[in-house]
Amino acid sequence: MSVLADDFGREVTGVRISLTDRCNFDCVYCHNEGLGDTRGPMDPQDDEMSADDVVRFLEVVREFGVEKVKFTGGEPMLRDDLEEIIRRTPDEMEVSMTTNGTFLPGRAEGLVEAGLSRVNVSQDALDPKEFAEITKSGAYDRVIEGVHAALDAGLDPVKLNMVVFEHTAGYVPEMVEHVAENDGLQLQLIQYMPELTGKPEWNIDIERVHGWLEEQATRVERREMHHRARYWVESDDGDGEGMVEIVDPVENPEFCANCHRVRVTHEGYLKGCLNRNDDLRPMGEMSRAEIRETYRETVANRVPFYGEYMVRDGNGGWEINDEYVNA
Ligand SMILES: Nc1nc2c(ncn2[C@@H]2O[C@H](COP(=O)(O)OP(=O)(O)OP(=O)(O)O)[C@@H](O)[C@H]2O)c(=O)[nH]1
Ligand SMILES: C[S@@+](CC[C@H](N)C(=O)[O-])C[C@H]1O[C@@H](n2cnc3c(N)ncnc32)[C@H](O)[C@@H]1O
Ligand code: SF4
Ligand code: SF4
Repeated sequence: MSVLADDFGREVTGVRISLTDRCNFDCVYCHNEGLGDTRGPMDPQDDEMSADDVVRFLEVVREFGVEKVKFTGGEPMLRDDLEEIIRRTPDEMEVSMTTNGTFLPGRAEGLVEAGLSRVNVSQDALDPKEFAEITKSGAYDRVIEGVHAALDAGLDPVKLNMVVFEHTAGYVPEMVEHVAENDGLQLQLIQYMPELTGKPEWNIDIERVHGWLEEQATRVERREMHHRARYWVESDDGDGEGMVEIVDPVENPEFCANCHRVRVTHEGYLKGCLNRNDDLRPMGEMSRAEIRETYRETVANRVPFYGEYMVRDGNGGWEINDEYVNA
């Protein structure tokens, strides 16, 4: 079977699976992958997809040429069967995970053995006090240990995720220097998404961060995925270099036009877009044939979230819809 594409020409080559909505942190900005408040780690978990459900889904999408899977949550490492899920993921797929890092010490090596290729660890600050205020947790030292455990286990790169909003914007330069000085680390600056948190006043203008990085960078590239900008920045002493990527989806039609992933909620609903909950399709306990059909429907119904701002340019590309620019 060939790779499926939606009506906007976007082929689906990746899936992003939330394995749980439980979490041991309570970050002040958390969007929980578009599903609202997180539950505590000890709350009931009988609505989560089983390992069998996750693996069956992955085997089906692999038939459609899906190459990559990202495991996320909630905190995906609260799943005791995470290693099993990764081990049973089809061999041809690249497996990555986004985690708060707390549980990496003691488990990072096992995850690599199971087949994990990459990890993103959320680290919004280098200062334990600030970190505790943002995450509502005192586990800063544990997260740093987790980052080291990931590097020691051979995960490469280890990306540090930092949400840029009112509480963190001032710390961007020191985080950039931190990854420039330390081999194996990269920085992913994530634009704060106010739609899902109800705190628009925390927003900052991400263009200012782009502008500052352009001045610092020796090299700038665009990644294929979402056309995200990547800046290479030297350390202050000139001995090191770090890569800084900006994830800026908010009101960004170019980002949506280059979106090649579908998502799966922890209960096993397929959805075409992080920001949309009006196209949820259950597929958790379905047969392979039913999952194939559900996947086809989800892809066929995908719409760029900021797509109303876009029109075809007549050459197979996209341009901003004047109607909206002038509105
Ligand atoms: N709106 C929107 N936000 C996204 C999308 N992809 C990533 N993000 C945001 O970026 C955050 C971090 O994503 P990660 O899971 O760490 O990273 P990733 O996007 O998979 O990127 P890589 O690991 O670098 O391949 C997500 O939780 C979202 O806030 C997307 O397709 N749409
Ligand atoms: C929802 S978390 C799930 C994985 C894991 N618990 C973690 O924190 O890395 C995935 C990513 O989303 C980011 N994130 C959460 N809420 C956000 C928001 N309102 N705006 C932008 N990014 C957000 C987090 O910083 C994290 O890097
Ligand atoms: S660690 Fe991740 S899932 Fe948990 S509250 Fe923070 S951002 Fe949300
Ligand atoms: S369509 Fe846009 S907002 Fe939705 S998941 Fe893709 S990039 Fe994100």
